[in-house]
Amino acid sequence: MKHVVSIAGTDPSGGAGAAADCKTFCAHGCYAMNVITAVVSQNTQGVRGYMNVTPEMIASQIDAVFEDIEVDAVKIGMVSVPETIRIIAGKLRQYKPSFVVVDPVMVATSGHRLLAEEAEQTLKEELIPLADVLTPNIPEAEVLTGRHIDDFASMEQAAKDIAALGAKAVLVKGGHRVEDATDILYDGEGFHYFKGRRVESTSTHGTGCSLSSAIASNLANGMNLADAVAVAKQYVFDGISHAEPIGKGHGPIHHFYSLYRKAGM
Ligand SMILES: Nc1ncnc2c1ncn2[C@@H]1O[C@H](COP(=O)(O)OP(=O)(O)OP(=O)(O)O)[C@@H](O)[C@H]1O
Ligand SMILES: Cc1ncc(COP(=O)(O)O)c(N)n1
Repeated sequence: MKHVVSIAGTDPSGGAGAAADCKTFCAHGCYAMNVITAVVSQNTQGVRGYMNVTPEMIASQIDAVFEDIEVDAVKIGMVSVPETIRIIAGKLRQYKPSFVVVDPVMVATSGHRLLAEEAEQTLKEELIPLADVLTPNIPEAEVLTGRHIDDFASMEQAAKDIAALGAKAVLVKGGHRVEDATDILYDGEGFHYFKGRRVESTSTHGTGCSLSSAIASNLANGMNLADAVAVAKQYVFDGISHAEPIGKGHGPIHHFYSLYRKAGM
């Protein structure tokens, strides 16, 4: 069993952040671990507030994991402020995990900012260069590049520009496209298209968290990057398509659809 750790914020309603990451790791047969960066009060309807964990406490949690357990892959989500980013980047440089997947979470589906504006530059300088894969959605890719993105050509250009910041590969996600849900990967050499039909659904809370965690799990399990993304995208598609109606707002995906189906549940 491979060991995967998420470094992210919480979601007490279970759809996004650390909870989504853990469920996704488990659904992929991985041993799931959590380092918490921020305690977030949120549910399917929105974010009510959050409290950042101190850099010392984040460092201590990372040490507690790495000093005890072999880590096969790391997924990074909400990192809220410059101090949080700096401490995580320092620990990644110290422990050098095999795979680092960074989801540059900036704004929740509900519109609340989860990354302070003054942290955007630190993210670019400190964390993006350490990413084996960075997974921005279209609004995040726009912030990182300063470019407007409205078609495949501008998604490709953004992926290339972000790779120039130091990420080994960049997946610009198309969940915010109107026409379809095509994601585009730039792996430093060329582009891979992951075509996807758009499902009309409100069960999209935590799709980005789940996709990046599925990619981290697939990489830990030995897949190459293109396969890891393709299989992860299908996992999220199935999760949206078979979601339980949970909550009054944007509900979570079904993280265990395929396992439950196999078990006849
Ligand atoms: N309605 C949808 N139908 C099909 N696929 C979708 C839909 N919404 C998102 N996806 C897929 O889910 C994955 C996450 O994409 P998205 O652009 O929604 O990320 P995100 O905005 O970071 O997610 P989050 O909701 O966690 O913030 C991508 O593979 C995307 O193509
Ligand atoms: C702790 C945390 N991390 C990430 C998200 C983004 O997910 P979404 O955009 O689906 O709300 C979130 N809401 N909470």
